[in-house]
Amino acid sequence: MKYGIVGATGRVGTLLVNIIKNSEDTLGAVMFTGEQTVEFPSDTVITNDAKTLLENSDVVIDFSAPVATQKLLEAALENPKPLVIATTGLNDHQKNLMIEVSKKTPILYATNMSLGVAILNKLVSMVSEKLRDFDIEIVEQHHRYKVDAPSGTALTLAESCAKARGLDLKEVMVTGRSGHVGARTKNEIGVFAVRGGDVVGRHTVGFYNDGEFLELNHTATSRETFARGAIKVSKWLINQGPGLYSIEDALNLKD
Ligand SMILES: NC(=O)C1=CN([C@@H]2O[C@H](COP(=O)(O)OP(=O)(O)OC[C@H]3O[C@@H](n4cnc5c(N)ncnc54)[C@H](OP(=O)(O)O)[C@@H]3O)[C@@H](O)[C@H]2O)C=CC1
Ligand SMILES: O=C(O)C1=N[C@H](C(=O)O)C[C@H](O)C1
Repeated sequence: MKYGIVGATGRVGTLLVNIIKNSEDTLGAVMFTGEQTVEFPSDTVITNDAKTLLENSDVVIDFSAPVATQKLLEAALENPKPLVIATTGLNDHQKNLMIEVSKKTPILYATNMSLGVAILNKLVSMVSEKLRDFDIEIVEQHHRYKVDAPSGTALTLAESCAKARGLDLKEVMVTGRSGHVGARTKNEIGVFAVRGGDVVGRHTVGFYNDGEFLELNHTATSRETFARGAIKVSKWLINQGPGLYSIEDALNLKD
């Protein structure tokens, strides 16, 4: 299979390139805008143009930035190819574009490519529904270089918690508290970001009540987890028809 990688010089992209270089698959094309800091096989097409990337790939994996994801999606409207999108911090326009493109080609969008977080997401949904009276607070921790907050994973986890209680996340999410904010309201879902050092990714979803609390935590200790997860789901995705898929679909975790 011929891979296209958007963000091939990034923290995760570099790992993807190395995994593909050491596999039976081929690196068809890579896309980034800045300096080339990674060595690519001599026959890999190096470009900052999404159309060229798509033309030289059987499947594209995207770990980049929202603006690059948007360029990829715009080009995919005319040149549809299976897309695995891992970039976080997408706005509503970019998410809608993804839905549009998924009518022409299979797209898998996951804010976290690890199996552990896919399971955590199912667990928090179940706990949120069963422990309805418990206050939910989510804390995510990431390295000092992360540019979006809260993390895509934290937002996905918060969405699952809200959905399980029939709540609209936009109405109940609280991302900061400072000053005389008053007592916590019943339906609030707190989502807080910590940034520092080289933390790969840590998410804790806490359910707090009088007399007891339950905290569910996932810690990623290596970015290879995300890179290998993306390769795994891409092999599943290329055999699917057009549609927008989740990591639960690819890992067969749906009830
Ligand atoms: N879903 C998941 O499991 C995971 C998702 N992520 C997400 O993936 C994304 C990338 O993370 P990370 O690797 O740490 O980030 P980096 O900043 O290390 O890498 C970003 C990459 O994207 C490229 N890029 C940035 N802007 C553009 C552009 N306009 N056009 C083309 N390429 C561009 C950069 O190259 P250049 O600057 O040269 O253009 C670089 O290669 C983030 O959104 C992060 O949250 C990260 C880990 C796991
Ligand atoms: O930027 C990162 O590093 C990560 N981003 C993803 C997110 O925003 O949830 C996934 C992972 O936690 C690492």
